[in-house]
Amino acid sequence: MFRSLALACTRSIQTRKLHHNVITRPQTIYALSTSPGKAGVAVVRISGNSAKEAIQKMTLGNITEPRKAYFKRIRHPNSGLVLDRALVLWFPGPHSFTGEDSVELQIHGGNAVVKSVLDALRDLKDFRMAEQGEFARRAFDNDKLDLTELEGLADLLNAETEVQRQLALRQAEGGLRVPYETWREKLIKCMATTEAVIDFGEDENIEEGVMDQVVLDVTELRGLIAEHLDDSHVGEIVRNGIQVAIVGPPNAGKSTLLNRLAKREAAIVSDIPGTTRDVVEVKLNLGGYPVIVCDTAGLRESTDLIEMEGIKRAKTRVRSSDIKICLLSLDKGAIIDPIVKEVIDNETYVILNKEDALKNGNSIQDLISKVQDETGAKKVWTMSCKTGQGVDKFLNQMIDILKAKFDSSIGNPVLITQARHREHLEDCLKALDTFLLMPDEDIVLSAEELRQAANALGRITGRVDVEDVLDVLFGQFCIGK
Ligand SMILES: Nc1nc2c(ncn2[C@@H]2O[C@H](COP(=O)(O)OP(=O)(O)OP(=O)(O)O)[C@@H](O)[C@H]2O)c(=O)[nH]1
Ligand SMILES: [K+]
Ligand SMILES: [Mg+2]
Repeated sequence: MFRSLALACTRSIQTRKLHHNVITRPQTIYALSTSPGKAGVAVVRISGNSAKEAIQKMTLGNITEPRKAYFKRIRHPNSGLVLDRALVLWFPGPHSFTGEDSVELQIHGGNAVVKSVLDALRDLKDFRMAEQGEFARRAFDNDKLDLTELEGLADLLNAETEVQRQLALRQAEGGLRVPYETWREKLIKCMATTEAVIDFGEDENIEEGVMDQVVLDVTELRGLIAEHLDDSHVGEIVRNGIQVAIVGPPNAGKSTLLNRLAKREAAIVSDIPGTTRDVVEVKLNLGGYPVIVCDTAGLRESTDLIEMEGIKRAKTRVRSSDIKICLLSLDKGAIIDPIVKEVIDNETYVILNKEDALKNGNSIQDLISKVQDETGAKKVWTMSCKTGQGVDKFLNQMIDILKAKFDSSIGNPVLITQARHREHLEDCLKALDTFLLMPDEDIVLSAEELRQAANALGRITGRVDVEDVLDVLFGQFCIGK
């Protein structure tokens, strides 16, 4: 009775495996897993059926216990020439990263040593250098990791800040796989019950009210997924970097501020208004948060075609940014032109720059109050980008703002980190909603909606149709991972 369901599920998994076997031969692969270049230690990984045999040849049969570090002479498998002395670890499959028999060599990290060991491995029958991400790919094909865990692993290798590291590690450890698989299993059970009612509906073997239970389960699941989707995109924002846009009138000192934050001359600064045209981005690590600060063209009415394009880009960038900072100049009395006012709201933070050039007679406190009244800004800082005065205070308070904005959500153990996840979850939700609206007599169509919903979840974890995602993903790994 569950034939159609079972077939649908196994077919997609088989397609995946078949496709994979055609493109890569079942060989033993090896690679330098640490960065190339002189180092204290270099790690060479070997994975595949011949891994154990090869390492026995290269150590004269001395490796007997799995997962134990042996300090051995490494020899060329044919000539017997000693290449290095190394730590050798043997991981018999399936208890290895790839799920295959694997060996790890911790050799001396000299260029000639590494080359001699890699050359020796190349001389072995059925051995070849691994392709980019091939160890990870084998781990996926052997069901050691699902797609979300692989993505987590790729993110972990790319993580540049503490918060990104935490997020990636959680995902690599199954933070998303576990709930998504639990939800998918629940849906498959609901589907099985529905199929049973379709096949044996008239039969007295089917209890009364089983479909009521299915509706209850689906309703509960729908609630969980809707709640999960209602996350203000925090995981995606942190994974990709928090976009902070600096806007304001020309010559306010936006590019000067960007350069000060970047600690380099990232953008051109001049006393000519309208200097910046393109959006200039700088990546920062603010208290563990990945931040992408963008400097933009000064906003003013202009007839210069290139400047107009720059202003258009500035406005677009401000609209899509997560945090907006409006920079005004105190030497101009912190005037806010209509064109600037247009892009700011009460979520925008304000910096009053050029405190060093404040005209005598102007009270800073009065100017702050004026700006606060005009913009409704939550926070107004004063600083001098030229002397650096006030910049550290601003940065420290910015970290507090980031913490307040993201910390509680980051603590959520199940966080969507990619648009891909969101898309499939939305598809799943849509199918569940359609299911819940269907009249009882449309039970065959109802079963189909459940199948669509389960498949949508399966696409996130990689159980269904994911070849295209895999190709992109493995491109992010280096050789040796
Ligand atoms: N006195 C003083 N001058 C500053 C300060 N910050 C920037 N300037 C000067 O103001 C002028 C304009 O600075 P920019 O950083 O190019 O200004 P901008 O806002 O990027 O200008 P556009 O790109 O034209 O929109 C330059 O001559 C800077 O040296 C400051 O804190 N005090
Ligand atoms: K300028
Ligand atoms: Mg500029």
